[in-house]
This record gives sequence, C-alpha cells and structure tokens, in this order.
Amino acid sequence: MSTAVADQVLEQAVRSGDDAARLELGNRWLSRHRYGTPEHERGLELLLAASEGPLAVQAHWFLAAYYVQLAVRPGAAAEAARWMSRAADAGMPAAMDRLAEMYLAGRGVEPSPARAFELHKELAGQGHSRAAWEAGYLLDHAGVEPGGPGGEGDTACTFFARASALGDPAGYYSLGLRFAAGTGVAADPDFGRALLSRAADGGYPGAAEAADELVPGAPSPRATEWHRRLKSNMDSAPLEALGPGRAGAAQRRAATLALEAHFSRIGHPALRLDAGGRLRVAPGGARPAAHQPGNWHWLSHAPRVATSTDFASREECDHLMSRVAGTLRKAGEYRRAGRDNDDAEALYFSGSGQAINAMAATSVVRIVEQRIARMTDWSPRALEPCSVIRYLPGEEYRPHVDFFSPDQIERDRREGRDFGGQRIATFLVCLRAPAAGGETVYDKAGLSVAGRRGQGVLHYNVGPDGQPDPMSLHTGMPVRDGEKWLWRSTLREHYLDVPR
Ligand SMILES: O=C(O)CCC(=O)C(=O)O
Ligand SMILES: [Fe+2]
Repeated sequence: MSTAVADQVLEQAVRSGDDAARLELGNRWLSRHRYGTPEHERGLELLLAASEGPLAVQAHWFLAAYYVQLAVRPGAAAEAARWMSRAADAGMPAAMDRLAEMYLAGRGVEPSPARAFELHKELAGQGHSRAAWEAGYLLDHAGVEPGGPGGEGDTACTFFARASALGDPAGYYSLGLRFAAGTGVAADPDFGRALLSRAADGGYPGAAEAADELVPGAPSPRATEWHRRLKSNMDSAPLEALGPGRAGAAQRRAATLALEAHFSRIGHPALRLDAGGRLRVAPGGARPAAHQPGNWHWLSHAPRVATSTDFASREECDHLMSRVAGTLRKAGEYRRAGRDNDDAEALYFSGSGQAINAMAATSVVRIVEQRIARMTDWSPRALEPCSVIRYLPGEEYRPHVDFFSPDQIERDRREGRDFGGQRIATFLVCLRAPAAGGETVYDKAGLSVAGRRGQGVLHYNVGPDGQPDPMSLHTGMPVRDGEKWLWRSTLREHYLDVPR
C-alpha cells in the first residue's frame, strides 16, 4: 500500500473515531512536517484527541516523547514531564524509566535523585534489569538515602545482585568490581573474578580487562568453580517468565522474586533472601564513596587546555561504552543537514560515533554531566547532548577546530534550531585508551595529550576575549593498536532551551 493510500485509510478511520488511527496519523504528521506548520499542529491535535480515550496511556507516552525531543522550545520540558508523569502513573515501564531520568536531571521537574531512585527500584522489582543497575548506581553516586518503609538495607550491591539475577552482564560486572575491591561487601576476589568473567561472557565492555587487572594471574580453582556455577545458574533460570510483553506488573513481580531466589541458590554466603523474599547482599567491606575527580592540571594557556585524572570511574566508562556499542555509525551517517561542523566531522573524522539524547540518557550520563558542570562552573542547561566516539586502528580525526562560525550560529538561531550560541569549550573523557597512537594533539601549541581511562580533557575553543581561537586547532592522531573511545560534551555560550 502506498503512503498516500495508507494516509487516506487512516483519515477514514480517524473520522470514524478510531484512536489507534489518530495515534498513527498524528505521529506521521509530526515527523513529516516541520515545527510551526499547520500540518505539524494537526499532528499534535490528533495525539491530544486520543489522550482521553481508550489508548490514553499510549497517547500520553507519544506526547511525552514528542516534547522530550522538542527540548529547545520554551515550556517543552515541563510539557514532557507532565505527559511522562501521566504515562508513568499508569504504570508504563518506559515512561517510568524516562521520568526517573528527568527527576535526576531536573528537566521539567524539581530535581529529585530520590524520586529517580524510587522509580528505578519499582521497575527493578518488575524485572527490568537496567533499572536495577541504575538504582544501584544512584545509591553510590547521587547521595540518595535509602530509607522509608522497606528501604532499610538497600545498597548498591543489592541492586547489582538483582540485575545479575535477571541475567544482566552489567549487574555481574558491577557486583564483580565490588567483590574484587571489597567496597560495600566483604572482599572475595575469587567471586569477583568469576562475576567479571561472567560479564565478559555476556560481551560487557571492559569486563575482561577489569578481571585481569583487579584479580591478576590465572583464575584460581575457586574462581573457576564460581564461574561455572554462575553459568549453570543462568542456564537453569526461569527467565522466559519475563519475556517481552509477557505479563502485567503483578506477574512480572512474581517472576522477579523467583529469579532472585534462584540466583541466591548459587550458594555464596553474602547472598541471601530477606523476609519478603527479595535478594540482598550482606553489607561489609569499605564504605562506598561517590567518585571524586582529580583537580585540574593546566597544560597550556594558548590554547587553554587542562586535564583531570580519574574524572570518570572505570564503571562509568564501561557503562557508557555499553550504552552505545550497538548503535555506532560513521560520521557521514549522523550528519544533520545545514550543520557545517557536522560536514567537517564527516570530512575529518574516520571513526564512528553516536549521540546520547534525552530518550537514551541514563543516570551515568546525567551524573557525569553534573560533574562536568560542577568542575567547570557551567550550567548543565548549556551543555550540548553528549556523544561517544570510537576509533579503531587506522582511524583518526584530522586537524580541525570545534568552534562554530558566526554564520552557523546566526542561521541556527534564526531557524529556531539551536539557541546555544558559541561552543566555548570542549570536554572529552577518555573511556578507553588505545594501546598505541591516538593522542590528542594541539598542533599549534606543540602539545600532545595521551589518553588514560577516565581522564577528562578540557580545551577552550575561544580565547579569553570570547572570540574563536585559531590556536585551538587539534587532531585525534591515528590509533595504531587497540581502540580509543571518548565521551564528548561541548560547553555552550547560552542555555540551549531558552530561545533568543
Ligand atoms: O580524538 C581526539 O583526541 C579529539 C576528538 C575531537 O577533537 C572531537 O571530537 O572534536
Ligand atoms: Fe575536536
């Protein structure tokens, strides 16, 4: 059926009051027609018309997603939060997940890491493994005080164990790090090694390296035995009960309890079930502390370049790689029309990348952004959405500058596409350092910065007078061996969500 015919069929269905057709047609009009056109407005009206009918929750979700992605428009964040809350209150897992992210970032709502945690905790109880992992991460990094009814004893390790019970490599990985180091749980390097190896079996980035570095040498017989048990535990786990779209919240809770009980039978003394049948990890070891980045170390004043060692933790670096690993694309494929810097990227950068937008951002993305904002005394509202880029051997980013031309800034502002103004500075975080090559070179200053995992690099693209600085020319040297992964944020002149 051609699109035109299909549209006519949908129009007919809309006239007879069919809400599924309203949703389908509304989304089509919104994606096909530019913001501000009557056709675009009609798309929005169709979604609104469906928002009180039998498909209200889906309509709320589509409206929320629409406003999330319309971030640069005034009031969009508040509208996004309003619709997202309605879909979340109706129990839609995807909406609960995005609402948690909004509470953490404080977008459209008062920031509340505690609400973000509670939403992830609820989702974790329904068998959503990433939510279980995020709940654990938030406990260690967002200053959330677990408390309230049933909250006693919630620890990061407990949530990572629950993610592990659901078969999530991220859960094995983070639990493995903690058993290896003895943070939040009494150290058991053999079990830690086994968990990290299990995460590596599941393809989790950095897990094999962490196992080799944190518990060096050949695995002990005990580590090998734990690894075998972890594998056979998962082989016999009744995971199908959580298959996509299989059951409602109550059935998913029951299936989750069964999986947690199953995992506890692996027999490790630190894993136990509480009175409510939920999996917990006996607390012990060193008190977990929020990650502390190193102070700025200035390398150059023309251009201005500084580094911070351990800006991001190993766990954060590996999470960020895992988040984009399946979706990386060549620069030419993510280029947006009319953006000169995207054209330059396609021309000069031979690796791959992926932006992490508000529909994909996780707690780690927001916490790292908040850390960048704190360390640079910048507002998170003036940070461009981050992206992750990867260089394979032979790939490079030839000499270029990151600042926008005055033409580009004015065109973006006029077309209502981007109100952020100049890219004052660039913030890079080395997620994985290559074995050889891949230095960041500031060509005109004769400065070369070798990446180390977790290191943050800040360089200004403008001089102290605020004007584009030609001295900021820089190069990502060809990687000779291994892979190089970077996080990129740019610090913009203005808030991105306030029209000028
Ligand atoms: O890879 C590097 O070291 C530099 C990356 C860069 O310049 C950029 O992403 O704009
Ligand atoms: Fe650059």
